[in-house]
Amino acid sequence: MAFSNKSVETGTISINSHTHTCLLDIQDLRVHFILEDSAVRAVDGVSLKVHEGETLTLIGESGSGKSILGTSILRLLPPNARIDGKILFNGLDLLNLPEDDLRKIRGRDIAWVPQNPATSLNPVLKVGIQIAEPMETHLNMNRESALKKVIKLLKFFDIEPAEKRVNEYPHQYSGGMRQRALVAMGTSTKPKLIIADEPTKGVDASKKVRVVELFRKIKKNGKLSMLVITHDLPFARTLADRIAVMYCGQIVEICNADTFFEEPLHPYSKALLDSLPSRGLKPIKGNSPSMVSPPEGCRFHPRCEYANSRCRKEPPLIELNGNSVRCWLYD
Ligand SMILES: Nc1ncnc2c1ncn2[C@@H]1O[C@H](COP(=O)(O)OP(=O)(O)OP(=O)(O)O)[C@@H](O)[C@H]1O
Ligand code: NI
Repeated sequence: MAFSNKSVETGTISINSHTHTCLLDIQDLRVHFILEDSAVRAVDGVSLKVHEGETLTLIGESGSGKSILGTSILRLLPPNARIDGKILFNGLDLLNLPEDDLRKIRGRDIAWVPQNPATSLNPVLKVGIQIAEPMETHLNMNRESALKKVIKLLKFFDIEPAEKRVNEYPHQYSGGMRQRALVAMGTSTKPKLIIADEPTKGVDASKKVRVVELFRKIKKNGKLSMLVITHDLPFARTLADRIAVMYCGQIVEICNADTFFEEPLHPYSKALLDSLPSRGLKPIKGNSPSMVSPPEGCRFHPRCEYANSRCRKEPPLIELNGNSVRCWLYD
């Protein structure tokens, strides 16, 4: 395997030959959970940009900090979380915004599609009314016109017969329908950014195609940006413009999706791809690292077959810009 320097690009990026500006700019984000005599460093120095019209997919094994990174953007974190760094959305400093202003952004400009559709809908309210609510709150629509729009959305998301489904309760929906209803709710106000956590989780293989189609459909429908958290690498591949790989609270590689699946750079990315059934189902050696006292140097070094003495001592704090990798082997 040859390791070479990758070119570095900055500022704007190019998608479909248009240049897009940065919509979400996360700078040196840290989310630590303070326990009695220790701290869980769930997110530990993440910098990440999402550009207008771009879909960025966040991948990495369980517990690496993906969901915590996602929830920190809208400040939906558990109360024992301590958060540091900067999150700029369209230039607005989200972490310092008064709660009232943030509430306006939640649901209107940034939609959060949570991981668990079973617990995210209110069981005693009709689904139609729940989908209508953000439009009434954020777009000043009255109930009647919001519900008309809901029926259109249900049709778009293939929740049929829409005229009947609009008056049903969550338990009358299948799991897949509930998932799509949440996405419908998230997209109803035409947000600029959607953050979705594991949208294919618990969806069986035969229905997964529909979730994939759904997201591709939303993506085609405007200059919406998406940050999609997933374990599902084939899903990431069909959807993403760029891939960010998270390991032990940090981003270790950011790369254009096509390039990533052809030629992953970080040894962890390679291991992750080699663990796919289509590539031999080779499990990643060793155990997930502790987030209370992560390994010194490169956090992946105890599991890395290429690690040298520098990797064991010095953390590779190489700045990630464009296609790049945080690994001493490329220094
Ligand atoms: N309230 C909390 N208090 C302490 N630690 C927490 C809390 N919530 C999450 N963590 C820890 O933060 C780390 C990151 O969790 P996170 O849910 O972001 O992982 P993830 O990458 O989304 O994993 P998965 O793919 O399984 O969803 C984990 O080690 C988790 O145990
Ligand atoms: Ni998660």
